[in-house]
Amino acid sequence: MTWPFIVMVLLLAACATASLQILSGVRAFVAGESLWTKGQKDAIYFLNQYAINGSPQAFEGFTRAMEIPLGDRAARLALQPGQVQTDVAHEGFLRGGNHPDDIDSLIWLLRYFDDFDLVKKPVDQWLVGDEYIRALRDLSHEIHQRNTAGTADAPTRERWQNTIRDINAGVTPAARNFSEALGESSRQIVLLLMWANTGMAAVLIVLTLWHTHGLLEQRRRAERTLEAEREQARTTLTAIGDGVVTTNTQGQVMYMNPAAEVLLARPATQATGQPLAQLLVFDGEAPPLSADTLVQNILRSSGSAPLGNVHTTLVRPDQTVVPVKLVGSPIRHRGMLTGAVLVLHDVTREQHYVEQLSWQATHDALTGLVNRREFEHRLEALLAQPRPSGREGSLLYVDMDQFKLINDTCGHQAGDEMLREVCRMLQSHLREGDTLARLGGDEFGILLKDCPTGPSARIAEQLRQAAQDLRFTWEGQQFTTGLSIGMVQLIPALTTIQEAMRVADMACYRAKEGGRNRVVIYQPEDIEMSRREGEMDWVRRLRLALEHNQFELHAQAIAPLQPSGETGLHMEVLLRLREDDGQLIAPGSFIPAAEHYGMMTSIDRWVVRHTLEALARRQHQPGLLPVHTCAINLSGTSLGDDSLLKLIRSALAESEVDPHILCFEITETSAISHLPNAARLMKELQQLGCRFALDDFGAGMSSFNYLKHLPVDYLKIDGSFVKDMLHDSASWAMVEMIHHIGQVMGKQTIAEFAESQAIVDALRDIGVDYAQGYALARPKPLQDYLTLGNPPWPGPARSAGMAPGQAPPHTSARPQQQA
Ligand SMILES: Nc1nc2c(ncn2[C@@H]2O[C@H](COP(=O)(O)OP(=O)(O)OP(=O)(O)O)[C@@H](O)[C@H]2O)c(=O)[nH]1
Repeated sequence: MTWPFIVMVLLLAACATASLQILSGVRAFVAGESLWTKGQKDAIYFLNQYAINGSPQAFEGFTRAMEIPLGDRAARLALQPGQVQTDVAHEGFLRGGNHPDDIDSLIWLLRYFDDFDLVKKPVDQWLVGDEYIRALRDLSHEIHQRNTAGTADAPTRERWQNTIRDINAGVTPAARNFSEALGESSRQIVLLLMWANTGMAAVLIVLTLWHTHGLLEQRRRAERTLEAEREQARTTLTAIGDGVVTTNTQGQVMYMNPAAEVLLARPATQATGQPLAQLLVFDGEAPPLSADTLVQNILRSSGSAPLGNVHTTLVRPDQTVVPVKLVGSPIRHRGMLTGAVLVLHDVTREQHYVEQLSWQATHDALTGLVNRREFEHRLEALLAQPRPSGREGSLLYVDMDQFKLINDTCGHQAGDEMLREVCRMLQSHLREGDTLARLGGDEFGILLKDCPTGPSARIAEQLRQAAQDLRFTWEGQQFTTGLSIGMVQLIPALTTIQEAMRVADMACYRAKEGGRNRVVIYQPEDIEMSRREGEMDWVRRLRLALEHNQFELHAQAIAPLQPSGETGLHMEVLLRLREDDGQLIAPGSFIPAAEHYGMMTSIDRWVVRHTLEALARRQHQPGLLPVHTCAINLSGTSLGDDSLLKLIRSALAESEVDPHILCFEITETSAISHLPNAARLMKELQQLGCRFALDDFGAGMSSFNYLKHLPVDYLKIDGSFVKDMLHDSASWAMVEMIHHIGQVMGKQTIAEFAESQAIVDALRDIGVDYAQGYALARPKPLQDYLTLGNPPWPGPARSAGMAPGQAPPHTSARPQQQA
């Protein structure tokens, strides 16, 4: 900014210095001319005296006077272009009586401006004068010779005086011309320099104004940009939904955006300058969280690393509370700490989602009853309680008879209404503390607490009777129903939910078999027997299968739904048991027994080992579709098995399979019931590069909060929601909400049971990242997948009539909200 001004001042100074130098030269020239004129006059006077009387004093005066014009002449001759001798010129001017300080300016002027008209003119006049001086000098030689020889007579002296008079008559106008020319030149030079300086000053003023204008324009532009940026920041801060509060280093509020005003229920004008601690009051923190410590922590946080996410609850001045997530960052200006910024995100909606999700995960949307999972959860709690004999509870497995009939004759809506009516009836006959759940379809489960066999049987009979008496009317048509009830007393011999449910189901089945509309009570002897029959047989078969490698690995592809750029095969490894007769058994049949008899770790190890062997075999084979993700299921008991970790490590090292392709799937419930072990195993395996997926997510949502502690990469949305999502608005909402929660927590979502293209389209529109199901790829032997050259799922086409990029089918595919 300043250098142009410096240059201008320097130019002005240079101009002034040059002017002064020239003026100094001119002044010296004028002084020299004056001396020259005086010398010339003195010389004429003394020579005339000498010519008259031959006095030596007169000759001496003449010689002295002549020194001045002769010295000046010698100096001028020494400055002739092409033969400059400055020391000779200096010496000449000294002889000419010039002041030593003036000589340099004089030399400079005559040397460099000799071609300049204003210098040339007086110099020409000087040359004329010098001719007379030369004549005077020649005459002085003659006079001196004759005077010394004593041969000068009167006529000679008369002639000399006449000659001197003639010279004087010639030199006087020459000297006047010299003086006038010099005077004229000096005046013109002064005028010229004045104009030059004025011109220069004018140019510099124009340049200064121009440059200043440029600077002002630049400043205005910077101000405009700054204002635009400020406006942009202000608009952004006004538009964003999160509250933003900035404080100074003392924790006093400096700024609040409109969202923060709403969140804290205070206008910014009132809050500005107030200590933050007066505005941010937190509820129920242990140890108490204070705004002051929060600000101090933020100010202490290193670099610009934000502090957070702190989940807390704000108490507003009107005592209403709002759950928030806090993120804080220090504000630095040129390295100096100037304050802190706090971003407050209102998590009411997320919490509401979670609550809704939890409710929906544990309840049946149609009837409002608890669902199968919650029922099993409560059953598990009941089984875990020590029960004194005679005060055991009972489990009733209830199935409506001929329910299909009403669906078929009057449609699903009528069926739904009848289901609701039966529920109301069942509920009205139960005691407080008993549990009624809808297990699915037209099946219900009932838990009767502290209810021995006799009373339980009586209640079951009452229910059956009440159902039989129920008259359901739909559009003028009347329907009746009955209940087939299987009852089992929850005696200590029953240890697992699976066992209890199975025997109750069997009792219900027997009721159906026995002609429907009846109660069948399962006897303890039956329980023992069935268990032995069922499970012991499985244990034997599983042992044999492990010994003889009768398990088979199948797989099912998981297709990306969004354009993520992910290539390669993403699949889940599935376990099957090949029976002696060639029949293929799905894991649902043998896993309960394997879990009960502690065989799951062996089975998991078998799966891990054989999967890695299969992956290793196909490595480096050209032309095959690379494996991006290979998901392997791990059971709850394996989560605490240190030897499994060792096995995975050594199998990975042996097979040289890239650990990054492995993704272990653990079910939400097993992860939560083995939380510390699960978290530890996950950490260890993640350090190797493996990923994790939480299977059947949404099924046990009561434990949603645990998700925060489980560092999983994928959430697999429970298939029961996906399967029904097109017909059941609650299932649709669950899928949507689980995906939303996944997004919020930075996890990708996989939907299981994508059984139709319409479901796939709906999942894609919701934004779900991956889907797995018959509509995309069926389970096949693992080997078949590993030899694929191309992805097994069809292209990204939508269902008929819908082009990619077309509006999402929410309005058509999304089921209507049920009451
Ligand atoms: N309206 C309605 N029907 C359902 C729902 N869930 C399942 N169903 C139907 O309920 C029926 C249950 O069938 P079943 O229990 O096998 O047959 P059922 O007619 O009761 O015969 P039995 O049990 O042998 O007496 C099926 O037709 C299902 O489609 C539902 O939420 N609403």
